[in-house]
Amino acid sequence: MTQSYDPGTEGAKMSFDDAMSYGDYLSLDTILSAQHPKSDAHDEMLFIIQHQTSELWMRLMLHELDAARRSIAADALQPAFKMLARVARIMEQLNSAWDVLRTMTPSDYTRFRAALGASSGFQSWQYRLIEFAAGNRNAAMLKPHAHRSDITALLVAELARPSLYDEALRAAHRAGLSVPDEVLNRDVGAPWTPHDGVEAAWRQVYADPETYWTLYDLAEKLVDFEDYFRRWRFNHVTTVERVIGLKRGTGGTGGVPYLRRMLEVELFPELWRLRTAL
Ligand code: HEM
Ligand SMILES: N[C@@H](CC(=O)c1ccccc1NC=O)C(=O)O
Repeated sequence: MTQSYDPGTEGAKMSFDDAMSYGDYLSLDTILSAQHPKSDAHDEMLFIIQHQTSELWMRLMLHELDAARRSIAADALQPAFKMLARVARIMEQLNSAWDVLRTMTPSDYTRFRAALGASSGFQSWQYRLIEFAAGNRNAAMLKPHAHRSDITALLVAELARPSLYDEALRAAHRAGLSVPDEVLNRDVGAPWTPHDGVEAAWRQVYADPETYWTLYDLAEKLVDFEDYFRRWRFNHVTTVERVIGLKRGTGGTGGVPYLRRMLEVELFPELWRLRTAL
């Protein structure tokens, strides 16, 4: 029945000698020939594809975050909310992906870990760009990219732009909140330092959501973002402990202790602190 059925008889296009096909449009030859295991360990393919798919989702996140930030800067908050909602879904995707990687045991990983050399997710420039874009700015993280002037230029350009949080606070100021001048005029390339005046501004929003509904919505979108981000860090450190215990990382950090320290990073500290004071 289905074996002898030819969808071509109903009009399905079956010849692509002179037309763009699915594989052409998606550059599948490039993507599907980009897996180069360095060992004969069965699980190395899983490891490579897990990271490649994560990097693809990060590429989309950067695309959405960039557009969301531009919309916020132009006071077009509704389109920004739509993009930030998508970013949250992408992060859910990244968080769920750990379930696949968790099927790799320490015994499996040990078979190819040495082949990774000094390479590590620590050198993921897209991850660093996402952190910088959100507002977690640490110029020390530029160093592993010094050998790539093109990537260093991207990261340096990001540090010169106001972060997502900077733009949110500028928009909040334009909408009538009193955001301190020293925050509005800060050196945007520097790490964020928590400010009581910013907490007071957000507290005003949460104390009266009806009056500040759009800013309330914006603040909750940022909290969502950080919530998902924290879950990603937690899933990562837990998977790492499960797979390599307390061994040092290939990237040279202490491994789990370094990643635990990163769990303390706060992207939007005032949005969390105001909750205690409300
Ligand atoms: C078995 C799986 C994994 C292990 C054992 C592992 C291990 C580690 C370790 C030990 C570090 C600390 C840096 C170092 O010294 O190497 C690190 C950092 C990192 N890893 Fe992984 N990782 C794994 C999977 C992943 C996956 C799937 C991703 C997704 C892209 C990823 C992305 C990152 C990133 C972005 C960092 C830098 C984090 C930061 O600086 O805050 N890792 N990883
Ligand atoms: N840092 C890991 C190695 C590792 O996980 C890794 C190596 C190359 C490319 C991506 C990696 N993923 C996350 O760090 C380790 O110490 O085993």
